[in-house]
Amino acid sequence: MNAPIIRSLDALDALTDAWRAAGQRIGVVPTMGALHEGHLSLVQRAKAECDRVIVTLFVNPRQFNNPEDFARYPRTEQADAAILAPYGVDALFVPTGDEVYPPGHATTVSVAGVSGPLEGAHRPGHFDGVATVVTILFNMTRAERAYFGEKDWQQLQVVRRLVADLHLPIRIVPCPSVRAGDGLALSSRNQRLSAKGRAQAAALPGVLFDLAGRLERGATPAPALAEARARLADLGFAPVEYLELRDGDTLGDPLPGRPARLLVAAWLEGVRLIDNIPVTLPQTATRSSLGAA
Ligand SMILES: Nc1ncnc2c1ncn2[C@@H]1O[C@H](COP(=O)(O)OP(=O)(O)OP(=O)(O)O)[C@@H](O)[C@H]1O
Ligand SMILES: CC(C)(CO)[C@@H](O)C(=O)[O-]
Ligand code: BAL
Repeated sequence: MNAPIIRSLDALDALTDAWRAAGQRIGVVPTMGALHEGHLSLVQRAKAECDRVIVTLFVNPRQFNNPEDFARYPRTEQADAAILAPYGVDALFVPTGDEVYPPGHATTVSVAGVSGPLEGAHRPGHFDGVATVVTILFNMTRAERAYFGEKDWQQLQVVRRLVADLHLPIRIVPCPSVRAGDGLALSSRNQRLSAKGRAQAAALPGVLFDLAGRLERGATPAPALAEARARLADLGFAPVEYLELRDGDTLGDPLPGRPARLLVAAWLEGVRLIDNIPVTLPQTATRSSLGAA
């Protein structure tokens, strides 16, 4: 059965007030729509852990640094409602822009540090937009748990920092990246690739997994990363915005003995693809060997 589509906060409050009065745990899955199996994995996890699940669908203008990207972002509300039908979602919250940002809205939530590099450097203002809308959506839904995909690794770390720093009463649940059979992480923006581009795109996770293997076997990060960037360029990715080895939590320099992450953003056919995977660095890695990463 299709979940009820709720567009106003008043209507959402009427539902959630009743759920809370009945002592039910509410989970929220924030999305921008154009739903695929990646989103559905978050929904399934939320259903397994919560009594009530709200999926939010809002293409947040404040997190788009590029107006063309905002204009071209897929908007497929009817298809999204249909794809969710078998999953027993309790509400599909599709607020209007004015509902989220009422006239006169003047507040921005900004998370320092972890928002700075990588996505933050290449999409100025992006994480302020994400942190602001996520805070608003948490407050609107008053959910106890929120589900986020590891595909957007830096976003996940920004949201964790935000929740910890503001003592927000919500638990962030990270969910593993869902990949297509050829390894490409599912993403709404993938729909914009041609069939040829879509086939080429699988090289991105290929290079990432290869590189992780080399680093885990003791390759020195700086030259291995440079080589992998050049390989991506040879494979037709242009530009390769970043391919970096970072600390998994802070996104700062990788440190010996701490979980590290490889993160990439690269363009193909005018589509910006991102991905990331964990790397277990050898015990012998030193700060100076990693510092050059
Ligand atoms: N392949 C995936 N596996 C797991 N979670 C995912 C995947 N793709 C998206 N998500 C998660 O779904 C949530 C909503 O993401 P969003 O609506 O931006 O979809 P998207 O596919 O990431 O789109 P985009 O093209 O903007 O990257 C986020 O928490 C995101 O990390
Ligand atoms: C978390 C989110 C829904 C906020 O707009 C968005 O950044 C996304 O879809 O990952
Ligand atoms: N998937 C993260 C949201 C964005 O790219 O704007």
